[in-house]
Amino acid sequence: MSTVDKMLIKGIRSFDPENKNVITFFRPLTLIVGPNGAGKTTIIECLKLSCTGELPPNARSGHSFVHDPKVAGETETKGQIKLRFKTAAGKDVVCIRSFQLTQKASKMEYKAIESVLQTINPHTGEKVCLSYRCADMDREIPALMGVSKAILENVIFVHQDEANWPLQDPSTLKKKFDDIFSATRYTKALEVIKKLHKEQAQEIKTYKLKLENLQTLKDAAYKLREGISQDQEKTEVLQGQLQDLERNIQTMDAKIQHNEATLKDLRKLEKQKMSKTDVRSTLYKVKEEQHANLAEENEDTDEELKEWKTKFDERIAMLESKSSKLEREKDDLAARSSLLNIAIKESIKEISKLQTEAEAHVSLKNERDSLIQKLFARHNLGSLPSTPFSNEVAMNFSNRIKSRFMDLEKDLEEKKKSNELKLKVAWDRFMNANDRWKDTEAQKQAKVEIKKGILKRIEEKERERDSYELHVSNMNLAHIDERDKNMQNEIERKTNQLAGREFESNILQKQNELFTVEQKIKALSREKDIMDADSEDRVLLSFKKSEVETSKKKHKKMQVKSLSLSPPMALIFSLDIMDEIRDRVKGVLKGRLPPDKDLKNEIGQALRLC
Ligand SMILES: Nc1ncnc2c1ncn2[C@@H]1O[C@H](COP(=O)(O)OP(=O)(O)OP(=O)(O)O)[C@@H](O)[C@H]1O
Repeated sequence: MSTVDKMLIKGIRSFDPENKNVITFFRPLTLIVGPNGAGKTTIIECLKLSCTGELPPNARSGHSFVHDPKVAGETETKGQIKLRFKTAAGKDVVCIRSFQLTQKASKMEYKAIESVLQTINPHTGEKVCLSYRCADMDREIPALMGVSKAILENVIFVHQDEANWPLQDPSTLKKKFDDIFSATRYTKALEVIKKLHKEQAQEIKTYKLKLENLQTLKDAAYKLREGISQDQEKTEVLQGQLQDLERNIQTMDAKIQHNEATLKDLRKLEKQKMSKTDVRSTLYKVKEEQHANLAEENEDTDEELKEWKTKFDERIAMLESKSSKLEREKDDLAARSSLLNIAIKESIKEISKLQTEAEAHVSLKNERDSLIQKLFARHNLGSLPSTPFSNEVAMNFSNRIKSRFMDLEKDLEEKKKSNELKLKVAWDRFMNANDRWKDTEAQKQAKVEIKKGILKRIEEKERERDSYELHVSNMNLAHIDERDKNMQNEIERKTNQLAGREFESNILQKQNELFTVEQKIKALSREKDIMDADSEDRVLLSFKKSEVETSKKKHKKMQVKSLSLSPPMALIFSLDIMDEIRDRVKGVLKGRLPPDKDLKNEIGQALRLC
């Protein structure tokens, strides 16, 4: 379990920015008691801010959270909260958050200036920084404490102004519970899934509509194709019929021509017959006349008459044979004429039949042309010449329509395939989403179960707490009363002590003390000046010493050279001189020989005294 050990508050709300206010928390319980405005709420606010980074609800974006610069009589106040806690793993962690409130010309400026999260190395005691970023800290501290941010905010360090959230409207309550039980992301996921589900259902709907549309198009295309093939069949049949009719017309024309020729012959023969009949009647008349004339006396001889009669009989016989021949011809012609009349009637019938068929053919052709026009217009196949179309042109257009329908059919097939694929993908996605949704639903159910368990446990714990509180209140009432009495006695004693104290004399005494301290400071600063001068002199002396040393060395060399003595002898000589000088110095300093570094000073002081 994570525990809060210590908290330092400086410059927050009524807490002074100059003093460090440290609160040590006790285990298992720390009670914070104080009069109104003492800062109890501020302590809870500081705990919450340290752990979650959340400002309290009435902080006006931090302006009223940091100690007011006007109250402090400054233009800028700095606030700091330092919290030391043990993580769930028992590790010591320190969280420091600093703020600044500056009074600008017309407004206040709030700034979170510094924040740091440190752990303490248990072996070396060194502080190790974990994070400097507020956002990371806000995330890391609840994790280190092993408690969610929502529980810290809404349950553990809940602000008194927000403590009534369990009584708020159901939606806020749900949101809070969702936050507390970390169900928000599941709710969000569920919302996203629902949205996705809706979108996919919409997509499927549109695809279905498209599919239906394509199906109707396909049906129309099939119908059109059937219509075209039927039309083509009809056209072919009609063309066959047309050819037959044309052939019939040709034969009929030939027959008519033949009949006309026969009719002409017949008329000719009729005319001939008429003229022959005329001839016959004139001959008959002549015969009659001649017969009548027979009454007249014929002066011809009997032989002549007989001859004439035989001639006449011969002629009559010839004419009769001619007449019978003509009669036969006439009968033949009448028979032929009746046959021809029948043939003409049949031909006329055939012609009228062919004419109706030709009319039907023309109307079919018109129908075909209008169908071609419609199809061209519907499928944008280009411009058309004016109707009626010739057979070749119609054939050409039919082929174009056919190829267009082939293309359409191909497109349809492709679209069908792609739609089937899309439908399959959409269906897969839908199934996946459905599976995911089911999983999430199962997870949600599990979470709900967990939540129920936790709520049950909270209720149990609350009941336990209530019973403990009752127990504690029963147990400690007498003890607390006694402590209360003692505290009151102590307060009285302290008040009496305060009343007994002489503040004026105390202030005077303190002023005197202050004066002496100032005097001491002055003396010390003088001493410091002297010491500074001394140190300068010491530096000079060391220079001089080194100079003396070099001069000594030079001197020794010169002495050695000038006296032409061996070097060991010259050294003995110079040591003797040094001893002599030392003796003289001892004499001047009354038998004392100070250390080398103070030598010059001492000599200078002695000379000044002399
Ligand atoms: N920005 C600020 N600067 C200086 N003092 C402030 C500021 N904001 C609030 N205060 C003072 O801090 C104190 C608020 O303390 P707090 O609300 O923590 O007290 P409390 O002990 O919880 O009181 P109560 O028992 O009434 O809830 C008040 O006296 C208020 O005047």
